[in-house]
Amino acid sequence: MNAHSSLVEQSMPRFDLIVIGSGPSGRRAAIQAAKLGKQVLVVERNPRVGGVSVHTGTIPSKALRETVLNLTGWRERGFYGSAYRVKKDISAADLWQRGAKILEHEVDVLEHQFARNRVTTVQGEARFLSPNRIELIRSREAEPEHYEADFFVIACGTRPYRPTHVPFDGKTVFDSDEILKLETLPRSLTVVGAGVIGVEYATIFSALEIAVTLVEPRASFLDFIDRELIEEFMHELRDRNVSLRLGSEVKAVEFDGAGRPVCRIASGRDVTSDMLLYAAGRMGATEGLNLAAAGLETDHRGRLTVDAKTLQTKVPHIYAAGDVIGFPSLASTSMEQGRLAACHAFGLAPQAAPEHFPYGIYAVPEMSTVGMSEEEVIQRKIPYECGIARFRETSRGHIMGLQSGMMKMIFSKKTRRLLGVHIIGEGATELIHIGQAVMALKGTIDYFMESTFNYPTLAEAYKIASLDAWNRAFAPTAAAPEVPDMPEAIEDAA
Ligand SMILES: Cc1cc2nc3c(=O)[nH]c(=O)nc-3n(C[C@H](O)[C@H](O)[C@H](O)COP(=O)(O)OP(=O)(O)OC[C@H]3O[C@@H](n4cnc5c(N)ncnc54)[C@H](O)[C@@H]3O)c2cc1C
Ligand SMILES: NC(=O)c1ccc[n+]([C@@H]2O[C@H](COP(=O)([O-])OP(=O)(O)OC[C@H]3O[C@@H](n4cnc5c(N)ncnc54)[C@H](O)[C@@H]3O)[C@@H](O)[C@H]2O)c1
Repeated sequence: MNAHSSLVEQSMPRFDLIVIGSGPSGRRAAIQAAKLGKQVLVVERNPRVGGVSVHTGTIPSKALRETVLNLTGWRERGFYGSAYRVKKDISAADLWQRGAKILEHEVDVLEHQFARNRVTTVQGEARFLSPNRIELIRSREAEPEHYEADFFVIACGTRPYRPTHVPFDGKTVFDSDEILKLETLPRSLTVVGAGVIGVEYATIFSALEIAVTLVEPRASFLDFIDRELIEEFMHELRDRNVSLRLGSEVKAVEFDGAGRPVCRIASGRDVTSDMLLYAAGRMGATEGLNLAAAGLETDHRGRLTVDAKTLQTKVPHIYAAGDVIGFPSLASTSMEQGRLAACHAFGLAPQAAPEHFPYGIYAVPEMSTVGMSEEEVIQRKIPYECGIARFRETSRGHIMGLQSGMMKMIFSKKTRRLLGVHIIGEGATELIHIGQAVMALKGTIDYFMESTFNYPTLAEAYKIASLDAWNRAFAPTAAAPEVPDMPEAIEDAA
């Protein structure tokens, strides 16, 4: 080592933890470590913190959904008819206004959170030089800066999968990041890929009365959701003229003579539309990280493998969290992974992540699910019973003018425990947490029979669905008693 390099070594900033990426997992890891009194550096290549979640994913897509539902008057149409509108001519600019304000607020909250917790943030692209050292490139002109740390959390997230046979131009053929820059609204839209992103955007644009075709190569979609819920969902989509083309493999995307994208389907039944959104999954954003220098490699989709409990990669002081480690790839679960990684690194025994986490799909209508689906219960050979409630059976549903919406609950016949809750319709992503809490606390059908719920609420659906299950499987053979007598009746039946 020459004199110059030893000087550089001495002056090189060293942190307890360096986090690469400021999305949900990076942010939680950084704040958790800072709360433990550690010196933390967060490296983010974008000018503003927040990650995919704040800038191109969760928040903008949910802001768009809310804007569409509000401006179209969607939620009020049950009462005022399908012609009801809050704003008549909705432009692309109308759609992004609300999102821009929300984004500002979200970034502001994050920046403040980092500052308050004394987390150092720096803008630039991080790249490993060795297992304990990164290089930071702020711009092409700037000299690279070097930083060292005892621990690292790779929280670099993902980017859209963009195969070469798709002519992305950001004008008529978009990926799911670019769609947020849409300048005009199309009359027709093809969405390729019926994953969560495809389904959310397809139904949001369909609520704007854009003719949507959803193309999916597999014979089914959203396979992790209970099939009865998906059937209900498909029924609603058909009612709205969303064309669902399952089992349709996309061979190529080309332009016709008028410059409209044509989706060439293997079966020969092509789809032409004004615009096309390609949403066939995402890739780990690991290509620029020079992971080989850290002793790491990725799978074919750029993802890292970690120990599921500790979030450590095969290099023990380097952790990875969030979408870069794959399923479930949610902002919610990413945050928890970041926290667990930081706790493990600094010797704080973290509680294991709860067995059940909810999944919320913000389509129109929204869906949410926690625990086992009916298919899973059957596969595991658990004796079970289901209860169903329709939102239109609840007083709150009447007041809101709801014409659809359903909750399905699954109980073990042996232990009476709640095994799964599956909801489609207004408020599904909020309502699910009641089921999640009962499941986490190992609650049974009795909880729903004995507890008093606010009235009128959509949560009443929990009572109705439980009663439905109880009547089928748990009630004495005599006619089921009135609701207030139910607790004693349950005790007798047990
Ligand atoms: C359209 C869409 C809608 C979604 N909706 C939901 C939803 O409703 N609910 C939900 O729970 N989840 C949703 N998700 C998923 C959610 O956004 C992700 O799970 C979450 O953002 C993953 O967080 P992360 O910590 O992995 O980092 P990300 O949010 O992916 O951020 C990673 C950050 O790392 C930075 N980075 C990458 N490489 C480097 C580098 N070399 N140097 C410096 N910085 C780097 C990137 O610039 C980026 O800012 C959605 C995703 C998409 C795309
Ligand atoms: N509400 C939410 O929580 C939410 C919302 C959006 C995204 N996300 C997360 O973001 C991640 C990425 O979502 P996604 O929808 O891009 O990915 P995905 O992997 O969920 O779905 C991709 C879909 O594209 C299909 N597909 C794959 N290859 C194809 C091809 N060559 N041509 C056509 N279709 C093809 C797949 O069969 C699948 O249905 C998900 O893991 C999800 O968890 C979550």
